[in-house]
Amino acid sequence: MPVSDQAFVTLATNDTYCQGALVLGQSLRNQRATRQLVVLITPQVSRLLRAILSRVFDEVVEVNLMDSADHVHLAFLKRPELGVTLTKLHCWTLTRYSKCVFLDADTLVLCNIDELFDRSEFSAAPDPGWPDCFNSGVFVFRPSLRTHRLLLQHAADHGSYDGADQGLLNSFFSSWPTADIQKHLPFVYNLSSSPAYTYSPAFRQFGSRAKVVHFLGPQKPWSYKYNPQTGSVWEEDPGTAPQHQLSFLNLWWNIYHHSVLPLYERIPDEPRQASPGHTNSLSRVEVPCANSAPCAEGPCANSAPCSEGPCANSAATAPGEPSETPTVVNETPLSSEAAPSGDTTGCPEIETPAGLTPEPNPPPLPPLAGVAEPGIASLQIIETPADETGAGRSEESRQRNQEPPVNVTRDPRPEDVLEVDLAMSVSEISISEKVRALSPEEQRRKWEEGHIDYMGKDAFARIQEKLDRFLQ
Ligand SMILES: O=c1ccn([C@@H]2O[C@H](COP(=O)(O)OP(=O)(O)O[C@H]3O[C@H](CO)[C@@H](O)[C@H](O)[C@H]3O)[C@@H](O)[C@H]2O)c(=O)[nH]1
Ligand SMILES: [Mn+2]
Repeated sequence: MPVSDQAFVTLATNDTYCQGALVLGQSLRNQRATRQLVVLITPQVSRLLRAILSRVFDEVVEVNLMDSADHVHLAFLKRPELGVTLTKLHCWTLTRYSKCVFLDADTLVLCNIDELFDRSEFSAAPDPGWPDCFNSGVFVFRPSLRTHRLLLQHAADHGSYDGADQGLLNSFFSSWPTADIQKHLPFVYNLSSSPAYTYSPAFRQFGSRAKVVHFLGPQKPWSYKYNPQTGSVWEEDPGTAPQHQLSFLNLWWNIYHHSVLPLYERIPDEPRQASPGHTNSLSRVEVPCANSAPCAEGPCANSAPCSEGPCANSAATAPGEPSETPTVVNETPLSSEAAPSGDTTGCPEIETPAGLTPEPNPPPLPPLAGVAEPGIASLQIIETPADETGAGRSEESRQRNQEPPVNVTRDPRPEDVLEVDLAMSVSEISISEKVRALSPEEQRRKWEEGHIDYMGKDAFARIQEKLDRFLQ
């Protein structure tokens, strides 16, 4: 029975992560998830991707981009782009749901995981790199504006020891390691596919029970190229990646190829027009025949989205709480023809060949000397309001923060256009991201629309410079 007051929630702050969100959403549909599917997006997401997301998700909710701009801690994590993951905290504002399960956009659901809703806040699985911390890619939470406020307060008071959401959430829910074993999700609900962390004998023993695979780390499934004829990703150094990792990557691409790409075909022309500041281009020869590629091992991950309609977006803000609820930007009833149907039963039997060799000994711990010690610092969260589409921060919020924004994100600067390029041929599909500077014409239009880049090219100092040059 569908449950309308509970939801699976994910986040995508740009068109690239949207590709992951689409595969995740489709994988939940394939596994007959009985809860609502919600994706949080930020203004940077193009109109085309919003339209496509609304074919898979019940709700596409626009929220403000939050960025820690905490480059010291992020440098320590070696992932400068992850400051934007603080946007995840907005999931607590989804108060029309009584309970939710958050899943990173780089996760893939292999089995029905509705039983996670029997758990309570805050439940998560251990992080493979430091199991006394939880990994924040999969967690059970209860939306509450109060918790949301406390989390932001915690960030402002104590900072995040990794500059991103996982450090913040671990220090906020600090009793997780010891208080209640019920709040420890089994590792199979957040199985890292990264070879760097794999305990191979355990993988061989338990890998077939995987329920959610998480492509954590800098290399994502969409960073690979895929051969639709063989149904497998192109390996840079063939034979080096562990077989189980390839199986998961192939499964991701199989869903992308069979269930996500066809959605691009059915979008009317209008959303294909560039949204403010952002476009999505399809440079393609022809979509390879959806039925020509052999199915990846495990269930052929193609089935029609559930037919239940979009979520009733009716729950009111809790009494006395500020109405900082996000905006629902797109709700289109799901189309039952969105994808071909397929087997949805059971978890896949992921290959765990007996011949797996143990991982080599890990390298010694890196010396800490010379690295800025993160310590405890307060965090100034830079928030880009959702109503300032593509325009960066408002003058008011800039003054409030009293420091220039630091461009530590992978998101484009306000004057840039982010393009996701889907290149397709019979034997290769690839997803690439490129940032293109706006043409003078586009820049003028943005200026006229009031999207002024006060901190960048339109800053007073830059204009002064131009004037000086002109007057010389
Ligand atoms: O530019 C970005 C970057 C991230 N995300 C979202 O944030 C999530 C986390 O980022 P990801 O690249 O998946 O991080 P991980 O490689 O999984 O790294 C770890 O560290 C992150 C920062 O603490 C945590 O958010 C993750 O859950 C944790 O697994 C993504 O899945 C997306 O949902 C975006 O929408 N846009
Ligand atoms: Mn992740």
